[in-house]
Amino acid sequence: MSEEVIKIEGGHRLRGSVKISGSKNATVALIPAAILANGPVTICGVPNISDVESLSVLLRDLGVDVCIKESKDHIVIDPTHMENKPMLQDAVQKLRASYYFMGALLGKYGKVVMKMPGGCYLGPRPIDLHLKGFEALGAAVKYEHGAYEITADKLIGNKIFLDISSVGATINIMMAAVYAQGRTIIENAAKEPEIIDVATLLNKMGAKIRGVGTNVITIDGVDHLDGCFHEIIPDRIEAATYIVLAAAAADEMTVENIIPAHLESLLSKLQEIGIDIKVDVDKVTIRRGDQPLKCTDIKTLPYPGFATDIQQPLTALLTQAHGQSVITETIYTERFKHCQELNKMGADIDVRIPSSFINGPSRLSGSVVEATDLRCGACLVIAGLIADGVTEIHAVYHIDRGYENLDGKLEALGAKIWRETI
Ligand SMILES: CC(=O)N[C@H]1[C@@H](OP(=O)(O)OP(=O)(O)OC[C@H]2O[C@@H](n3ccc(=O)[nH]c3=O)[C@H](O)[C@@H]2O)O[C@H](CO)[C@@H](O)[C@@H]1O
Ligand SMILES: C=C(OP(=O)(O)O)C(=O)O
Repeated sequence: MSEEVIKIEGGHRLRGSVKISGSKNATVALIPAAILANGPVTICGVPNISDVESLSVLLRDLGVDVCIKESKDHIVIDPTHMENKPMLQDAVQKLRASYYFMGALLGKYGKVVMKMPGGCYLGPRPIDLHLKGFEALGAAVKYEHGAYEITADKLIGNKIFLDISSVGATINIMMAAVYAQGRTIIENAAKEPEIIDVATLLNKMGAKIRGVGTNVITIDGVDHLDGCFHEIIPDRIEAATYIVLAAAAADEMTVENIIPAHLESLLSKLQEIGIDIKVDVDKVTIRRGDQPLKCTDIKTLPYPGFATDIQQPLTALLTQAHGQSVITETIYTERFKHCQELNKMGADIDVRIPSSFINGPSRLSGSVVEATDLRCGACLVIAGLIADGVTEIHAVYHIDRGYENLDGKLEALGAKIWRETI
């Protein structure tokens, strides 16, 4: 069977500026949230990524009118004529965020039937906290024939303490609770910026959500939500990827359309290892300088700590630092598949779960590698840009789930990158 691969000829220094797209992790929650409205919702800044295509397939199957405007970054979602029915299995399993239809459909209709979502395999990714939250609101959860059936005659607000401050559970419970009777309080809620973006959309629609961005979120149920217009926040993980890539492969590069406050844990780490960073209101300029990079230690944590989604791209850069860097992964303890791929390219990384020990600097050579998941793909792209020779990356569909126009953006910066069907 033929497969599309990405090829990168390493060693071309990058320069210029790159514009960051709308946030994938916000978009994939905003789109399901839109079905809670009783009229059209226009979302602007939508990235052209395959996760959005998969969500559009799911929406259209439910009878939702989805119009992607010519500019591609505006989507109008009109749920006026939607019907509630079991979700299309194939599309559900193409991405993680299909689980947001659980909260949205339960909130709107009191019933949802769907399989376990897909998304990157980073070790087990249970959804028990989502389900416990729905149950606390009065829903019954059944798991039969490989699918969840979640039903409620009436959802009633309750106090819900999350054992882990899960992004997905926080958003899902918020969506289920907007129409619940009375007050829902989510304690130990996650604080990621994408959660604030979803609550902003819901509040524009008429919801009454307070406390987002803190660990206690209060939702007072309402009877009706209207359509509205919303612009998505910039993607802090895409931004981080280009910032790390600039530190690895550019003499000077500007990353535009970002919210620097969302990137503080990364920017301070990069400064610590010797990267020069100039921060402006909505952009950063990265200069590598002549000094060798210093090694460092990192522990991934919920926001505002160091994001797990950034540790994989950063590993590529740390193969160039002098000494041993240690990355300890506390969110997904098995999120280290990128290390074996980097080792194929000449890196010296030892994985002892939950940490990777990166011994540098290593000279990387172009190799045939596999993007085992989305951010592994980003890591391998960075490695390919600094490696000698040509790197061939397989399973690029993972990368296309989350990076808009990766090839075009890199080409404009001076990279030699192309796709081939082999
Ligand atoms: C679409 C999306 O936004 N994906 C992001 C989201 O994933 P996602 O929302 O799936 O991640 P969570 O924040 O829920 O996961 C955090 C931790 O909680 C655990 N957990 C979660 C839910 C649950 O019911 N039970 C449970 O044990 C998970 O296994 C993990 O160890 O946040 C992750 C952590 O920042 C990011 O890596 C993903 O990019
Ligand atoms: C893990 C990620 O995505 P998802 O949760 O959609 O699999 C990610 O964006 O790095």
